[in-house]
Amino acid sequence: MTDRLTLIRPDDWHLHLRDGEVLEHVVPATARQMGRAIVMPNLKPPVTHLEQALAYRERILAAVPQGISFDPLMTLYLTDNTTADMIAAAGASPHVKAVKLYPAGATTNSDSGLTDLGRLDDICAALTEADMPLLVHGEVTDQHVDIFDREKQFLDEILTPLAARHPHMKLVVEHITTRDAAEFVLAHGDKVGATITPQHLAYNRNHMLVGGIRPHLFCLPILKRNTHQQALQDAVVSGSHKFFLGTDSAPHAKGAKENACGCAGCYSAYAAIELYAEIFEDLGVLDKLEAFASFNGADFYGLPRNTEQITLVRQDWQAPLEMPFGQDVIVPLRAGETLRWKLAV
Ligand SMILES: NC(=O)N[C@@H](CC(=O)O)C(=O)O
Ligand SMILES: [Zn+2]
Ligand SMILES: [Zn+2]
Repeated sequence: MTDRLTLIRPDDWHLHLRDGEVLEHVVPATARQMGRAIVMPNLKPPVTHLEQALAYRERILAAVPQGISFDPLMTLYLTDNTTADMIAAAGASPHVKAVKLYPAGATTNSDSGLTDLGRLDDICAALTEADMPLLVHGEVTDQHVDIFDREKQFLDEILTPLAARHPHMKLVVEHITTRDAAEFVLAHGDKVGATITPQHLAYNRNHMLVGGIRPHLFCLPILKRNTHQQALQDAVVSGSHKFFLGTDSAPHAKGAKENACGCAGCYSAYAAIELYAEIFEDLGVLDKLEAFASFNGADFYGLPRNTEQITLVRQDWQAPLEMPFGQDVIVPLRAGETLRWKLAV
């Protein structure tokens, strides 16, 4: 049995860091593990312009502990007012790497998202020109569509035709949750990839709902039935280079989660690589962790792979019950449970 695992430093290709005083708590958690992270733009107000993205990046860098090198890769939030010129300007910056599509109302802070998906073609043409990927929260928002069907319907109605019309655009289906999404990614060429979160690999909706409702497992897209979880596990077991690490670590204060109308999002950044290591080991594919965590995403984005290494050691430790989050506290994924791998410092 392996007791030490050395890998090239991983990257997180889907991360929420929020803003303001909480940065001092969430940025170090990621920076000590990851070389880079694709930072989501769903702040209030959203990050829609290059200048905002660069200013946000400076605030993040100010929270990186001394002696650690961490490169936040920024994204622009696509709104009804995004223009091809804004995308070209962002594409010319070394610090902005993608544009994020939130259908209006689909998830946390998505009110400013695109209402008219008909505008997407111009946007996609500009992205193709800039060789920047479109990152997608892939759920329809129609009130009459069941929450468990929203990802599949988005793939069928929006993404399949969009990918066909823009075959040269890079497209990342973020935080995939269904067999349909895994199949969609595999059915397309190398321009289409997907991020997979630890929670969607480790859990299905029974974990969230049987025996009591567990608000800290509530995220969007919502956990699906176990056959979908299995399909995501099969995707990583296959070793396909089209799937890569994206935690979707999305911190919300404890009170906002343990609430009559709780927020969506799981906080996993504090132990991201450890959580994935445990899952990959349980699936019998620890040898496939490094490509998933450290190679596939960089290759997809056309960025150099990291060269530093990190080491994980087999060591039981207890995940904290709560962690500081500005003036507040946050309950992390797996709070109070024993984790099996630990990042060596
Ligand atoms: N995943 C979530 O449940 N929440 C994310 C938003 C998102 O990634 O959809 C958040 O910002 O809180
Ligand atoms: Zn999302
Ligand atoms: Zn997210």
